Order: sequence, then structure tokens, then C-alpha cells
Amino acid sequence: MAQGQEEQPRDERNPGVPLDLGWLREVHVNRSAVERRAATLPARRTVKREWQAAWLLRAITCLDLTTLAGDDTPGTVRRLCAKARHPVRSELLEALGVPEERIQVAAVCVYHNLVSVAVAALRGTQIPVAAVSTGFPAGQIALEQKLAEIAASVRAGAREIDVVISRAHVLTGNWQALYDEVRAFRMACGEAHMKTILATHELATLRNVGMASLVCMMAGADFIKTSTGKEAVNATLPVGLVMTRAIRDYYERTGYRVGLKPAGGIRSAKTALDWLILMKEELGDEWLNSRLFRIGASGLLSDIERQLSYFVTGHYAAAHYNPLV
Ligand SMILES: O=C[C@H](O)COP(=O)(O)O
Repeated sequence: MAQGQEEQPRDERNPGVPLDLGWLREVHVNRSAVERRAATLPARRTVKREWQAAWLLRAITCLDLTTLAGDDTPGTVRRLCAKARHPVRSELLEALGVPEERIQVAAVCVYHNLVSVAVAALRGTQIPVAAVSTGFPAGQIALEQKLAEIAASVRAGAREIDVVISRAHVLTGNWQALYDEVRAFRMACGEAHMKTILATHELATLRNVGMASLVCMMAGADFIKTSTGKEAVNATLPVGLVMTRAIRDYYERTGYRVGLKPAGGIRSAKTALDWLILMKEELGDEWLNSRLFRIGASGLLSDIERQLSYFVTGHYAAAHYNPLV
């Protein structure tokens, strides 16, 4: 944080700052150093067995429980919302001594046409609905349509909006265009929190990932998110490392904390723990909560529940006992 700058109150949103091209020019990424560090992260800090259940429950509270499939129906969204209300079987929580009301997912994430179904299904809970808007996943529609999608999602009750950036702005180095686009998204979101999806695998270089991360934060992103889940490669630790370093840099210079959301292909409890370790190592305990960390996943919860069951009973439950979420 710049000298003399006030500490950001914990709940204050990042308002964004003017685009600073000089700052972007300072971004350098040494790919092999990043890959080396990312490879050692999981090994550096294995979670002790007695803490594993607590870490897994923490991962659930940071989970954006997601369904983003072509065959989504109101019925599948309602089932997902029922799971969001009770992500872990009562008897497991009881055995772990954790009150049921303490464990809820962070959000339910759906396509924007299904927002109203999810909002209705989650009524009476604090769980927000997140909508993927702006021409998800490719973002290849006109800006006016993107803004209209955001507005429609907000009207339908989404309290969080996951937007995709135009990869072309990054690939052509048009940082002003990227800044203006994300700024317009943020204005359209209003009070809804905005997660900016970088689709990192389509940005060509890790330096581009670092620069795009900064531009999105300068334009007022509440979160930066790795992937849509639809790219050929989605959330990876090297990309996460570059993004957490950008978040740290942004915090040190502006005093504003921005969150990270890895998403796409995170299906095992072990991978979820790796991401928690990355956050702890790179950004500290301050970031280990749903205000600043989310995991976007459609198929992770069942493995976490399986591992919790193993922790409690000492053996894995038969497959037919595990939920299909
Ligand atoms: O934003 C979330 C992702 O689309 C989820 O991807 P996934 O289905 O690979 O877990």
C-alpha cells in the first residue's frame, strides 16, 4: 500500500483507479520461475490430517456451486439450489461438531436466463445468485448486448455477475479498450459484485494474464476469475500465481483488496486444497474467505463430501451414497 494511505475497511469494494499504462509496462513474468514455484506450492504446505476437514469445509463456504451446461433446465437449477442450502449431509456435520447453518456455499452460478429460477429456489437464504453474462463464454457479441445481459441479470435478482472480457483487446494490446469495456460492465452491474473472467488460456502469455488482471482491477473488478470452464485449459496454479501476484501488487499500490476465483476443471478435494494453499501463501489469511476467494466448480462438491465422509468414518462411502453434484 502507498505510504500514508488509509487501510481499506474490510467490506469496501474496489472502486477502480484510472488506467495506468506505465504500471502495465512494469509487468514482467518469468514463466519458468512461475512454473517452478507453482509446482512446489502443494508440497510446501501439506494440510495436516487433523486440519483437513476444517479446510475442506472452508472450501465449501468459498464455493460458487455452478451449472453452466447446454442441457440445464429449471429442474436441474432447483436441484442445485437445494444442494447449495445443504451442501454436506447432516450426519457428517454432526460427527464433525459443526452446526449445519455455518456451512453454506458462497453462491450459486447459472446462465443468466436461469437467474430468476435460482433466486426463487434460494429465497429465505443468504446465498446470492451469480449470473454469467456478456456473451459467456466467448464474449463475441456487441457491447450493447453485453450491457443489456448484465442489466437483465441484475433485474432478475443476480447479486453477482461473472463477465467475460474481450480477449481480442488483450491480444492486440488495446488496454484502453479493455479498461473501457470492464468499466462499462462495472457501471451496468451497479451494486452487484463483478467477477471478471480472463479466460487465461486464450491470452497467449502469462505476461498478458498479469497485465489483463491489473487492467480489470483498475477498472473496478471485485474479483478476477481465471476461466469460463469452457477453454481447452482452465484454472492452473501457474496462472493463479500470476493473478495472485497482480492482486497483491494492486493492494500494495491502492489499498484495495480484490478477490480471486479459479474456475474450470476443479473436481477434486486435493485440487481445492492446493488453491487454498496458494491463497494462504501468496495473499495471507485475509483472503481465505468468500469475500475474497471463490472456487467456481460444477463437479467438486461430491469429492469434498466423499473426503469428509472418509475423515469421519475411516472409509470411503459407496458411490451410490454420494451426491451427483
Ligand atoms: O465458473 C465456473 C466454471 O464454468 C465451472 O467449470 P467446471 O464445470 O469445469 O467446474
